[in-house]
Amino acid sequence: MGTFQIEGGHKLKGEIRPQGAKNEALQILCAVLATPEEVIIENIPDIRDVNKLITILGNLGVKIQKIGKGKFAFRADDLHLEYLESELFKQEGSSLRGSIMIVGPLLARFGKGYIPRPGGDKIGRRRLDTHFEGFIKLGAKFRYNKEERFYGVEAPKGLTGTDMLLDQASVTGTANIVLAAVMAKGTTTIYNAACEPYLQQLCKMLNSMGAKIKGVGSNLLTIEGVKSLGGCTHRILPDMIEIGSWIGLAAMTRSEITIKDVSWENLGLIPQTFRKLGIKLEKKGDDIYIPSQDSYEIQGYIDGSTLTVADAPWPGFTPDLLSIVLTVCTQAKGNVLIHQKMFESRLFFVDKLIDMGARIILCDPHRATVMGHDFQSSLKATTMVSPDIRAGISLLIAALSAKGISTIHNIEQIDRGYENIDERLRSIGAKITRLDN
Ligand SMILES: CC(=O)N[C@H]1[C@@H](OP(=O)(O)OP(=O)(O)OC[C@H]2O[C@@H](n3ccc(=O)[nH]c3=O)[C@H](O)[C@@H]2O)O[C@H](CO)[C@@H](O)[C@@H]1O
Ligand SMILES: C=C(OP(=O)(O)O)C(=O)O
Repeated sequence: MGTFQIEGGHKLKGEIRPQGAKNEALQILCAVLATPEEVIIENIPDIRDVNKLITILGNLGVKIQKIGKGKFAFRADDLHLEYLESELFKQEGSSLRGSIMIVGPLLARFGKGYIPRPGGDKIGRRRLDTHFEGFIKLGAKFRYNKEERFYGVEAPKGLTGTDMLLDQASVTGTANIVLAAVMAKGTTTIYNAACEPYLQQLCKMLNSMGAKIKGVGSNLLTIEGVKSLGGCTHRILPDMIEIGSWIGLAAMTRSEITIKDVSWENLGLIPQTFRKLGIKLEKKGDDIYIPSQDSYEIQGYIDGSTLTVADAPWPGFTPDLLSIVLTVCTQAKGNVLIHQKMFESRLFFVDKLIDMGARIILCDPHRATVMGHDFQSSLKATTMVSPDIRAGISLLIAALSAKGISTIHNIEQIDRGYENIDERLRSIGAKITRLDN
């Protein structure tokens, strides 16, 4: 288990550039399997989950060439499909969530796709029904080995387009079904499709490879199947969750920070939600400038009632920023209700914030009320273990704001999604050390 030691209570200052988006990268990397031609991807973040998926692609026979920082060429023209039934794949595939999306393109191109129950954060039940119901609708046969928790789909005669209404707007589920449907015979419509920027980017990439997807950015996708796809060059957007994390960091440490090249038009409700907490954000070109603020006051509703911040499928507020919003509210002026609707176990980390002196009442596994200190009392340094990626970064932000030296164990969770985070934070003045275990 890796560990960070953090000396909190210092103001930070400077510029920080977001990495490429983790969740987009995972979709885009799976899409290289959709063509035997060369695909060049730029702005790939150097993070644990993405590197694990690149290893899986390599073991599957994809030819991979590093061209420069974050820029790789992939060619999936001679795959070793037998790897999919190996013990090695069972280990590697189950270690991250994003690997599930290799099934769609493999099913479309080779008539079969297998996957061990994927990993990712332990933040509650994370079912895969939406993915497999979609594949079955396209004509695939499904099998599940309960003992080994191994999923498979096969369609030796190919896939046929159809109309489907997803039971939920699943992000990776929609990506997986799109990746299969682009090469199905005839037309597929997917209603209640997820439409996060990650998916919009995937659809744009597939269209540049020759796919025919309409409705990109909406929850109704119409896909006219094509026989095959060609190569392309694709650039991954900046990571909106990292951008939200840096906004939270600036507010909690009362720092003046500029977040460079954020792609404002792809941030949805994120700036607006932080502004509701009283945090000042200025749009300067494509940067976000956050001035040093000694206090930020949560805005109530027009009728004076308490603000609720809740997650929802895009264009609603992303669940991946709720832990950070909650943490930032511990030093705000005023009260807020945080409602994490999607995941069942993502709020339990608040115990650590309570230990540090935050005023939080966990109402139930989905809801927490936070009564901010308005910096009248600072959080106290402590020792903690990072339970998941976003709780991990939230605790790191809390530690940077707290008085004294904190220790965070299990930082592999943070490294899953944040590139070289200690060095980048040090470059804006943070006192953070990575301890080798
Ligand atoms: C690798 C990747 O891209 N991971 C993201 C992806 O995970 P992933 O694609 O696994 O998440 P899903 O969108 O499938 O669902 C996430 C959770 O939300 C629930 N749910 C989903 C949709 C809905 O309309 N109602 C609802 O309650 C699901 O039951 C599930 O518990 O999307 C999640 C939701 O944005 C993000 O937290 C993850 O970071
Ligand atoms: C939940 C997340 O990731 P994953 O789906 O990879 O577990 C996340 O990025 O916040």
